This record gives sequence, C-alpha cells and structure tokens, in this order.
Amino acid sequence: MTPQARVQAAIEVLDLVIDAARRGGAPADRIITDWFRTRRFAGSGDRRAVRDLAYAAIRTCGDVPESGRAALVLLAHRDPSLAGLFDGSRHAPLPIAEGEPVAAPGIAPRWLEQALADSGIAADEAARLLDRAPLDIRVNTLKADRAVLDLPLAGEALLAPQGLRLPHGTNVESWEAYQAGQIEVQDGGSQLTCLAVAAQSGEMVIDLCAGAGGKTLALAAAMAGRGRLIACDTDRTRLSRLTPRAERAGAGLIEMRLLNPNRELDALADLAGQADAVLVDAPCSGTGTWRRNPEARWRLSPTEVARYAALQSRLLDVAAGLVRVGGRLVFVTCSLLDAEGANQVDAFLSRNPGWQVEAPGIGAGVPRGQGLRLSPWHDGTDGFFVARLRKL
Ligand SMILES: C[S@@+](CC[C@H](N)C(=O)[O-])C[C@H]1O[C@@H](n2cnc3c(N)ncnc32)[C@H](O)[C@@H]1O
Repeated sequence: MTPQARVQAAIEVLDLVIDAARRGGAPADRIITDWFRTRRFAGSGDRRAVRDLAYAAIRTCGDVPESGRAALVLLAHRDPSLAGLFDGSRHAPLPIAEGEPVAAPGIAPRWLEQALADSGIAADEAARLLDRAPLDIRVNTLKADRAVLDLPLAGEALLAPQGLRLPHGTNVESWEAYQAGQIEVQDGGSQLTCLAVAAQSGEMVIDLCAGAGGKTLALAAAMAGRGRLIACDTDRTRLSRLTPRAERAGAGLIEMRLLNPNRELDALADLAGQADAVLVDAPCSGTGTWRRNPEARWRLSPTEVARYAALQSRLLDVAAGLVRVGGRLVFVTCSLLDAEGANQVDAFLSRNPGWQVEAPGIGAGVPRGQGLRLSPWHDGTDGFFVARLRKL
C-alpha cells in the first residue's frame, strides 16, 4: 500500500470503529483485525501503519468524532507530512478542503474529564492515561525467579518483585520460558495489586471476579502452590481460559466455580465465613486501562458508571460474608473514579462497622480516601484503586 492508501484505510477503519462505539458493537481491535482479514494485499508493514494511525486518532479525539476523516484531518493539522498525503491520488484521501469538519481534540468526553477532575485526576495526569501501554511480564515463582531466569531479552526490572518490562512488540508467546510457564504477561500495576492480598502458603483465598485468572495466577505463585485458591466468575468463557493457563503455570491448587449473577453465594455457601482472604477485582468502567483500550472512553456513560458502582458495592457485601474473622478483603478496580474506588470503601465501612482498613502494603501508589491509587503518571502502570480491609 502507498502511504496515501494507508491513510485512506485508517479513515475507513475509523468509520467502522466510530459506528461500533455508537451502537455498542465490536471493539476497535477486533474491527481492525477483521478489516485486514478481507484485504490480503496488505502486508505486515501496512497493517502496523494503519493500526498506528487509527489508534493515534482514537487517542487524540476525546469524544466520538463525527467521522474517520474528521479524526484524521485533526491529526493532519498537527503533522504537515500527514497532511501532504491527502492528495487525491489513486487510493488516497481527497485534499483537505478549507473549513471541512475537524474532530475536537480532548482526553475524554467532557462529563468524564469532569468526573476524573472531581476524583483528583488533573488534566496532565489524565492525559497519561492515553499513553501507549508497555509490555510487562511476571516471572512465575512456581517455576522460576526473576533474579536468575535467563530470557532472550533482559527487560527492565519493575517495582513488582517479579515484574519485567520488555520492548513493545516483543513476541513473548514464542519464547520457551512462556511455553514452559515461567512467565506470564501481566501489567506491573496488576502485579502490585495482588501483593495487597498478602496471600500465604496454606491459606484459603477466594478470587471472586477471576476472569481469565491474571491475578489468580499471581496469587497461586504467592501461595507457593499450597493451600486452597478458588477462582470464581459469572462468565464461563473467561473462566475457562484459566484452565490451560493454570496448567502451564503449574498452579494445580486452583479450583474454579462458575457463579450465577445476583446469586453468587449459591455456589459459595460452603465457604461462608472461612476464607483467609477474598479478592474482589470488580467489574468497572476501566478508566485506568485506556492505554490498552482508548476507545472505551467513547462508550462510557454516567449510567454505566453508576451500574458498575452498584455491582461493586453488592460484590463487596458478597465477599464480606466469605471472609473469616481476622481475614482480609481486598477491593481492586482498574478505575480512577472515586465512585469506583474511595467512595466504595467509605460506603462499605458505613454498612459494615465490624471492619477496619489497613494499608495495602504494596510500596507504590498515592493515598486516595482509605485506599491507594496507582496511575501511569505516578507509577508507570495501568490505573488502579486498591484497598485492604480486615474483619474484626
Ligand atoms: C476486572 S475483571 C477481572 C479481571 C481478572 N481478575 C484479571 O486479573 O485478569 C472483572 C470480572 O468480574 C466478572 N464479573 C462480573 N459480574 C460478576 C459477578 N456478579 N460475580 C463475579 N464476577 C463477576 C466479569 O466477568 C470479569 O471477568
């Protein structure tokens, strides 16, 4: 493809992404992959260039732009070499006309920028939520140790004790160490939040919202593979992805339980009041993960945030019933909004007086309410809120 054709392709891809964001359709990543599936003439350099252009436009437009072209014209206004490619040649976009629509730049839709500001995230810090995400891995101490593991690339040691940061695009899945279960891909911040659980060998730990088990696997390693680790989720497909991952990681202690939404305790009744620790890595708006999924901010609404907040508060109460006296409840969200962080802890404590907040003890982050917040700006990680509570 010519450089001009790549720009035109990015415009077409963005039109599909915009339409999907408005209708609640497929995520950008899937749309881009599908678009190239039917365009076999595009080589890997073309794919990378079109993807990079589309994502640059998504990151630059705070709210859903009127069209893919308006978004690319915004980029062209900032980059004369890109503007020069709008030349009307074969497969190229038409020249930019005087006064034609240009998308508005921004960090997020106005209401969301305000919600972040109200949650103590200033504009500079919010802008860093749109950086390109790094590639972090965790060395699995069930099989290896960061201090001695020999990898094809050394990587930069992260604050998380077994974390390493690798150059973008490193194909870790082809590495022997990955296939042998010695390493897992996991954001450094996600690794740090797992430390707040302080999971010990021999304990009973419940991961209430385990998904595909990113944090479950880190907990299994912290427990040195001994004890009971129960991974739960309401999503069968996500949870099923944990089986091969646990096998590869040598995490044989993991048990899985599929939960029914609104009736989570039905499948957990035998564990009531017994867990040493319960992790609630709750479903949330994901404002802390825009580095990976920047178009998610085009899809959020205040109603959606309120819906997540209500679910989080209910899941905290479910989890509270599972913890033994003296045990820990760790609340994590990948959001920087107080409604999904500090306010949840305050509300939980006013509903449940027999609990006490503790410092999460993760050696990172900035205090927010009665918990801690990690952010790309402060910690170089995805954004997270984490709090640890103890049952008296
Ligand atoms: C933030 S994600 C979990 C990510 C996962 N812990 C990890 O580290 O990869 C939240 C998960 O909560 C699950 N979930 C949604 N509603 C739930 C419920 N009522 N009970 C338990 N899990 C729920 C979702 O399916 C999703 O997998």
